[in-house]
Amino acid sequence: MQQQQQQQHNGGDASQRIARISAHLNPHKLQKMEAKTVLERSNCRAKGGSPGFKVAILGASGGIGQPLSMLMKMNPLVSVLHLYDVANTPGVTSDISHMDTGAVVRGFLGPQQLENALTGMDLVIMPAGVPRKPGMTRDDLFNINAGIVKTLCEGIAKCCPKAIVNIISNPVNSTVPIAAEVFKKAGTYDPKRLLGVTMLDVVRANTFVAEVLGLDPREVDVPVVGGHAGVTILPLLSQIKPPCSFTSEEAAYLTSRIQNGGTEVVEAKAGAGSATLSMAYAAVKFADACLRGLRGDADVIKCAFVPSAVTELPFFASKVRLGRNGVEEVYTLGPMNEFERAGLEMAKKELAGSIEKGVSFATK
Ligand SMILES: NC(=O)c1ccc[n+]([C@@H]2O[C@H](COP(=O)([O-])OP(=O)(O)OC[C@H]3O[C@@H](n4cnc5c(N)ncnc54)[C@H](O)[C@@H]3O)[C@@H](O)[C@H]2O)c1
Ligand SMILES: O=C(O)C[C@H](O)C(=O)O
Repeated sequence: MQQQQQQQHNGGDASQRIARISAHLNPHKLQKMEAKTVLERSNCRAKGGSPGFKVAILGASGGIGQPLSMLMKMNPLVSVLHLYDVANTPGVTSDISHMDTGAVVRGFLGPQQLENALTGMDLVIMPAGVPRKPGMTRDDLFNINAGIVKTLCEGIAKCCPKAIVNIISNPVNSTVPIAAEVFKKAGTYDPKRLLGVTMLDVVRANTFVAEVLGLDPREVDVPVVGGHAGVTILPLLSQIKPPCSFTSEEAAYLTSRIQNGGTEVVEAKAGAGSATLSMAYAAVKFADACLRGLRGDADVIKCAFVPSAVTELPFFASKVRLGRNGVEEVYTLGPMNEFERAGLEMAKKELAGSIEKGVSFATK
């Protein structure tokens, strides 16, 4: 009796324990298991596992996905980390699972395992899809990435309709509207839970502005509004913290560098993809803010591309307050100078077309 109790405490006898661990890591075995069993397993903690949130990364084997998965495995707010991709998840999962941090990691490979990957998740981060090559715009990715985002969002609507969704896949200005339409069609749409990740624009803005001002980038906070492509990326330098003023040449230089930061990386990588490491850093900064909001922390404020009423457009990036339900408050743009007001008009014009393109793709 005592021996039986001890075995239960240890998670069953030795052969049961070994079978369970290898099933966790082997997606082919997982494929055969019932969704219910997977959910039950998701809910239990590996020995030493921390209490926290369940996070899925869709596109986990990619250039962004791998460092993002590694950094999320290091995040103390994460208890369960599901890594999904259509390629290479067994290797990435095996590798990351050896890190001695609290989160339990499980890998899921291919569409048959998408539902298991998503069931029970609190936060889904989506960097799935193709990246740019030199000479391409983000909109050139639409034809491939729109379908990928649509399918993954159908899975989210079915398996974790209450999850907070962070969309990284480009073109964000269109993929976020696609996600909204998929959720509306499924009857699960909650505008508070859908966020396009524009954090990299803020990260870049802080870095480039700090360089010009001779400051530590960690002391700088530049709001970046609008969207996530070319002129739709609108840094509000007049609202920088700490307050600083810029000459018109400085403002023009910085705005252009921030708007073209993605292209700068695409060209430097010369055909090998776009920003991955800085994006993984930015995605984790943003995901961590979402989790802190879910935990109930006060005053968690970040910029994101969200369903919005701050302009006449249905989606817009601006500062938002994150809380237990996702986006608790979308802030208005605040006072802008003439240069920024002109930028806003250009941004809105391009954004309107990109949003419409996403909506009509998802509703056709
Ligand atoms: N929002 C941003 O600020 C930002 C920044 C950088 C990159 N991006 C975008 O992120 C996306 C990914 O970039 P990357 O450099 O990681 O690309 P990548 O090609 O290195 O990785 C993409 C991953 O997605 C996977 N994938 C493809 N189809 C899938 C599907 N149906 N389901 C699940 N996974 C699938 C691939 O197998 C691959 O592992 C691109 O669209 C890129 O433009 C956005
Ligand atoms: O530029 C790209 O294509 C990737 C991403 O959107 C970025 O801003 O780095």
